[in-house]
Amino acid sequence: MTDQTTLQQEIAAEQRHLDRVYARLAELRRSAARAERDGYRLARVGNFGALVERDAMVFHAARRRHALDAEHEGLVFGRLDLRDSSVLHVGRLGVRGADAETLVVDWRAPAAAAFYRATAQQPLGVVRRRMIQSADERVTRIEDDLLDPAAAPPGMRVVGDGALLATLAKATGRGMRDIVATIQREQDEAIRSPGSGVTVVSGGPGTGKTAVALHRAAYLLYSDRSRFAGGGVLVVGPSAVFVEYIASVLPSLGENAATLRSLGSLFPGFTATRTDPTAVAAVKGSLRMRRVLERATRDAVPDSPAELRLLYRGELLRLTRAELDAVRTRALPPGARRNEVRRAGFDGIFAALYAQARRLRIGSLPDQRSFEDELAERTDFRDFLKAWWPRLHPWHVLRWLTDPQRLRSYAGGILSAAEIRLLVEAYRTLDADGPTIADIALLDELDALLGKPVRPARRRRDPFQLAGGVRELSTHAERQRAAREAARERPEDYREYAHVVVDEAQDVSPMQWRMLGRRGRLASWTVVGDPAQTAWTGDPAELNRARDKALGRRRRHEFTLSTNYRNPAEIFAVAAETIREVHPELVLPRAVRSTGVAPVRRTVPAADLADATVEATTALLAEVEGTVGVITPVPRRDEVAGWLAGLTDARLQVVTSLQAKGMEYDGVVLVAPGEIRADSESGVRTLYVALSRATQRLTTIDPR
Ligand SMILES: Nc1ncnc2c1ncn2[C@@H]1O[C@H](COP(=O)(O)OP(=O)(O)OP(=O)(O)O)[C@@H](O)[C@H]1O
Repeated sequence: MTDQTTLQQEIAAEQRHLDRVYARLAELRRSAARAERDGYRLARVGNFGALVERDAMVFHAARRRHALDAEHEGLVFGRLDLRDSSVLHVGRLGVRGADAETLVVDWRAPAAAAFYRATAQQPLGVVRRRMIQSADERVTRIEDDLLDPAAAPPGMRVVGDGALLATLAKATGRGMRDIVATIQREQDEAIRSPGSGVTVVSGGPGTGKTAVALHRAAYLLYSDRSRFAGGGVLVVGPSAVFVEYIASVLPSLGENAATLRSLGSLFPGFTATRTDPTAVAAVKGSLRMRRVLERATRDAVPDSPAELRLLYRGELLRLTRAELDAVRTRALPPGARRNEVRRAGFDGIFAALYAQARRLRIGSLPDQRSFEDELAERTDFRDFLKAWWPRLHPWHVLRWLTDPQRLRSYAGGILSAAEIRLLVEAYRTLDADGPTIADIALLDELDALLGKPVRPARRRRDPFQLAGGVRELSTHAERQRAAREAARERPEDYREYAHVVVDEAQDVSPMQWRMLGRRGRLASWTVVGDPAQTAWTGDPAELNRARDKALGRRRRHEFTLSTNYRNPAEIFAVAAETIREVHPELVLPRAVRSTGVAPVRRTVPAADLADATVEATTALLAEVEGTVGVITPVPRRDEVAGWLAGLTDARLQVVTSLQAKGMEYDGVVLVAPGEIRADSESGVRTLYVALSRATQRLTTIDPR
């Protein structure tokens, strides 16, 4: 226990520094505002060069001001006292004084690395590391680690007792929080790994993989802004619920140049949130689906004209279904994309009709070119062509799979009879329910197979663009919006990302890896996941193949995280016991925190499940300060949400065991864990995920 006077004196010393920083910040804000004004004045000179310069000045000033505003709260959170007696303050943003002296070092800068990496075994020149907490420009708390006692100057004071654990015990807000102030050494190494190649981060539940991935995105954007902000950073998570959970972290890290997407929203125009049963997802995710879809893209369009009949100069020209099919097949050699070779199909029709007209010895038959021109003028003929070989959208072709006969003919010899039955059943409801998350990768594959219909590129008009390519930035609000929308300005199916971050990578299917690979051909990658949490029950070798293909031959940098920061030891013990049943050899992370409260396990008569769930949820809402997640087997989600409809607490969320991936709640009520376990071969792993979501309390309720 630190004596109060010492503590107050140390806090006062930090407050003096903080006051200096905020005073300087106010000055910088004023000068940014001045730069903007001067920029506008420059424009009055009127020539093009001045406009460009004005644009750059205004834009940079606006960005700087935006950053100063966004990072205001908790700006300084660390201090290093080094062996050479120098002192560094570490914060969310770099700040220099009027004489260019460093007041705050940006957390992403190389000089700040020691703040995260120094340990008593390897102090890296750090004598004392101090964490500083503040609120509204007031220092509220400090915590020290004395890393190199032998080098401590006389009179150096050390206060506090562990900021990390204090942070971990705090209630979870609705979204994930940034961890800049408490990043741990092994995490920091992954965050600062080189921006090239593939960084693979693995580790058990709660080890901070998601936190690392997001901080890495912010780090890369800082360390090589022109490369990563220019090309863009894509962050992909498993579900919409998850993406919503992490969405606020990057802005809190001062980054809005990243695009966040779920696997269900990567294909333009669709946002899928439905999941398939595990066995169906395994079929839809298999690489064999590519061959099934390829067959579909070569088939006749449903309800297209069975034959072509044309009256030409008094004679009937006729192409039968078999002849039409032959023309289509010839025009679609292996590898050809249907939307791109439409012209070849039309040429085939012209050629077949002209040959027939010649055979019929039609009087005054013109040359083939004039014959084609004549036909092309006729509405009935044009209508036929459009119906016979329309431009196909991937969604059209996916819908063909709802016809069991077609599906069987495409999948025959590729999928097993049992797999085909599963798909027939699954696609029965496609029209009514829309695509599932797994279907989105199939749409993307179909898009690649069909090729782009030749259509004029439609770029959204940039509202800030003036003639001559100069960006017009007018009001402050518009400038802020422009900065936020910079990421979103990319076309919807943009594919040239400089970096792709894949979270919960263990659940990305082979077909989904193909979808990601198409967006990261030019990218370096960060891939984070935990194989023990996967719900994938398909062929593991196929999965590895698809993943390796997407990531290419880029150099791999591998990191393993070993501490569970989320779960108290009491809760993680239950999760660990479950996963050990199937993977006894697994090295599990160590949970660092303890609450002294054991999880509650209840078994109730099936008829009482609803009441017991309401009761347990109500109790947890009263017990914890933050969020409560009710996790259900997939088929029970709506039923359980119905039971809880009376509890109108914004802290409550009802999710399926699959939506729970990556999520975190202070209290968790797990409904029918036995059903989750029995769901499929991967049931135990999914249950392991569900059991490791809580930061404070866990109640499981099994119906008898
Ligand atoms: N260094 C840290 N300081 C403070 N909190 C941390 C730290 N590292 C991780 N956490 C917290 O631990 C929790 C778990 O982190 P995160 O969700 O990133 O883990 P994960 O490895 O992705 O977990 P899972 O695989 O179970 O989804 C989060 O609340 C995160 O903020």
